[in-house]
Amino acid sequence: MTPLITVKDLNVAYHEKPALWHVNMSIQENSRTAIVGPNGAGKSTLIKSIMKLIRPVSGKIEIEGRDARHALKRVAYVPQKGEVNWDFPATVLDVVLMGRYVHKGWIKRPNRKDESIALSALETMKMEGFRNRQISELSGGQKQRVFIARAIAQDADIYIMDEPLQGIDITTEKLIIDIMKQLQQEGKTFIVVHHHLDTVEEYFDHVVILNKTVIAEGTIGSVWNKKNINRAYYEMSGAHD
Ligand SMILES: Nc1ncnc2c1ncn2[C@@H]1O[C@H](COP(=O)(O)OP(=O)(O)OP(=O)(O)O)[C@@H](O)[C@H]1O
Repeated sequence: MTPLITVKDLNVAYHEKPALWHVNMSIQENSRTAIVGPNGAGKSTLIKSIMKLIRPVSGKIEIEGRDARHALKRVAYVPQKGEVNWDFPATVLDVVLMGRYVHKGWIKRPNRKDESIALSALETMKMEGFRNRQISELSGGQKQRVFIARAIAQDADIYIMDEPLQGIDITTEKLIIDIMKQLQQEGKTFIVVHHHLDTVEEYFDHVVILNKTVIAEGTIGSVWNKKNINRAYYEMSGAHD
């Protein structure tokens, strides 16, 4: 099967300190792929590189065989909660409508159709009752739901999410997983940075185990085992110092 996303010999450094080296991996279309690895393993760096938010030292990232830059409209990105400035004045609906701008450009105002798509995304995330609330007034889990609603409103094919389950309650966690499985059935692909090793098997069908470089990648059945987990989390500890 031809992969949807291919990462070829990616090397990334911050201030000349390597963060990722010789990363070669692929993401299968229509998969739910977890990116796992210890703190500092480069998981966020990897997905930011796919999103072209970071310029690598070398390497290539392709979506369907072409430079990823050409396909970024098809990708919805949900950043880590801590990386978002939540103090900006915007209602919940305004934030979800931002997902529509990739289809319109920044100049055109959203129309009724965009609004109805945004409201339906809020309904999916069970947040329609908060549409007129200021985003800054929401709890962490509610903000996360709104950001996922924004991604749904974008109607992307590929969802890249950085620790979406971090610091949220079990109800929101189950909701996000249910939506992910539902959207997968509609043909979408998910790439999710995930920290809880005990739920990898239940939530995902593919995994990339990372510690500065790829330790293992593939289906859960083929690579999610003690040997690979130990290599990434214990044998390679200190690799990121
Ligand atoms: N903007 C930056 N400037 C300098 N160094 C950075 C920057 N962002 C990340 N790093 C370093 O790069 C390495 C990889 O960081 P990254 O955030 O990608 O790891 P991660 O696997 O997502 O970690 P965590 O699980 O803790 O979120 C770390 O050593 C980190 O300190």
